Amino acid sequence: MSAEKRNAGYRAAEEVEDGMVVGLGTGSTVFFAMERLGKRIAEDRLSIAGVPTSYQAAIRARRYGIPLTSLDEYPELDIAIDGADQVDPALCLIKGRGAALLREKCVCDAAQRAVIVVDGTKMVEALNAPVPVEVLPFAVEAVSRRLAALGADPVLREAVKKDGPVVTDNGNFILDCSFGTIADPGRLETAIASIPGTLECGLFSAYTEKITVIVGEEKGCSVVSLH
Ligand SMILES: O=C[C@H](O)[C@H](O)[C@H](O)COP(=O)(O)O
Repeated sequence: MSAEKRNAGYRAAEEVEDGMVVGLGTGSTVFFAMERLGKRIAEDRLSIAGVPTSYQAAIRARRYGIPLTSLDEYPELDIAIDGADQVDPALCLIKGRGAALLREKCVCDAAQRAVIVVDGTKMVEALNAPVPVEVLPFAVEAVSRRLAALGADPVLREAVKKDGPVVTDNGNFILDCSFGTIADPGRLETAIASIPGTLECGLFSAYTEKITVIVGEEKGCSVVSLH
């Protein structure tokens, strides 16, 4: 599995050109892209700046020697590199296993291009994984009821090395919402976004035109886009 991830990540790093400002996604696959970018900075004198989507991304980027900046400094980014949990044939995504979906969506929205790095297991015929929803703690019960009315069975995400709920980098909770097979991701995303107290959800259906998916294989990778 990690050979596939590495191949996808390394290939994505080749999409980055000198002088670019790069959105740095979160997760195990994008780490490989960061590792390769760090090498290009050290060996080829590539000059870039990265906007991290999480504390985890910032820590990794520093480790690999990638200079960091912010979305305030650069509200428009040249490219974003990120992972995904599921990708459908229309290039709609589910993201947020690592609870970084809110900043990831801000960065994806700000980027001219989004390069999504995955292994083949993430490519599905229809999205059906639980959709993470970032929720204001104050409104968690009310939002839960509204999500249930949309057909989900929301589960408050529990922390692993801490008692109680996961608290995101933005101080919020995550509700994991299973909707079964999602027939219309755009419609569901809009419905979730309309619930007060919802910050964002892990459905990414509005960026299909600017997304390139790099699917890592054991040897090499394949590239999928709508154009
Ligand atoms: O919140 C986490 C992100 O959306 C990740 O990009 C996504 O979960 C994929 O992570 P990984 O590459 O580790 O499977």
